[in-house]
Amino acid sequence: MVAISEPQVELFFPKPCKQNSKNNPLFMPTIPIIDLSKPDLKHLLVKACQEFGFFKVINHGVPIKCINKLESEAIKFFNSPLSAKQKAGPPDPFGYGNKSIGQNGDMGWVEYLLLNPKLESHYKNPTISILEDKPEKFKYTVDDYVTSVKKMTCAILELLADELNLPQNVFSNMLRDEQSDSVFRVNYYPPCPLFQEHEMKGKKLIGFGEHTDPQIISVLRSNNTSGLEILLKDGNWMSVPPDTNSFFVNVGDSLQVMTNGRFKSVKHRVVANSLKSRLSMIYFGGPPLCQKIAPLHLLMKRDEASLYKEFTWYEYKKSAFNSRLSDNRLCRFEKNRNVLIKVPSLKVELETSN
Ligand SMILES: C=C1C[C@]23C[C@@]1(O)CC[C@H]2[C@@]12CC[C@H](O)[C@@](C)(C(=O)O1)[C@H]2[C@@H]3C(=O)O
Ligand SMILES: O=C(O)CCC(=O)C(=O)O
Ligand SMILES: [Fe+2]
Repeated sequence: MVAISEPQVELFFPKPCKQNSKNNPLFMPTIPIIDLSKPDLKHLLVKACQEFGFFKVINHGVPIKCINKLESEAIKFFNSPLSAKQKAGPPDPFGYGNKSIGQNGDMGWVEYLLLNPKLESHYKNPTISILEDKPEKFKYTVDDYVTSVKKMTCAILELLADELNLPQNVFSNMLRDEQSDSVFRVNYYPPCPLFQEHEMKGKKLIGFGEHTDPQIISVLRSNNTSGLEILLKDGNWMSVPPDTNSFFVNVGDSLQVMTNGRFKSVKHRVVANSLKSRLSMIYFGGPPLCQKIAPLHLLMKRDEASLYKEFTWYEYKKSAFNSRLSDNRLCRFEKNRNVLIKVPSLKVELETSN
């Protein structure tokens, strides 16, 4: 008899839905859809970043051939023997990872590849050598995909900047910079043999725990398996229906800061919710390490207070990579944060010094 071992990842009971949302379809928000082939989309883009920090992109211009090619190469990798995959791990920070996410004890029902999207860097990546027959092929497949997705991402950032009356390249230049600290990630969520058993008990299995992305912007494409959820303003989690023909974009912490909180870095997570595997490919557009991140003066209204201290991306990244997945990473960089100290029968409000 073969014993299937219990996955050592977090199981959680879903919280009951709050009113006004899942229980009433009239109040159910829909994910904004941005059609990149249409004129006059800038206003919708800004609205999506303000209200959701998340949107779906259609008519994106990324060739389907290049998406499918990378997806099939990635599947080939994740279907190879564990011992072979482990040759490309553990991630330091790039490479193959299995269940363990980051360096601080987070776990998920996920395998992944973290890659440095800088073109020449793949030569040094051990992942390449385990895609034995034609290692060069994998490198070019990743390069083609990242080049094309980055182009679309920069176009989106330029439309956003335009609508905010900022210099058009203010955000996109940070990604185009040779020193841009972007990351490319492929996540593979294997089917969970114990899924149905847990579901019957009302439990869900965490694929990738709730978090915000620290960079400027993240662009995700997945296969046809659901699992991605975003946290809505009303505190309810909303499942994002997969769409293989679209990309899903979310605002990162750095863009929230540069827009002084106008754009929201959305909390999201992945739940293992199917007997099918999920494969997602995510480009995280990050600035150079030395880039100063602070609310942009050009955006601030007269008398508008800056909500965040200035920091470099290096400082933020260092702090983020020392945090747990679900931590609020931005609060250390907020200005005038009010700290509530609760003393029995007395509430004292203190203001932190900056
Ligand atoms: C637990 C962690 C994993 C993470 C680094 C961190 O300490 C906190 C942020 C995490 C995250 C989320 C978005 C991306 O997937 C990621 C690569 C990133 O830049 O920040 C991961 C980090 C990771 O997996 O190493
Ligand atoms: O795999 C997914 O669908 C999302 C994962 C994610 O949010 C991340 O890797 O930061
Ligand atoms: Fe994420």
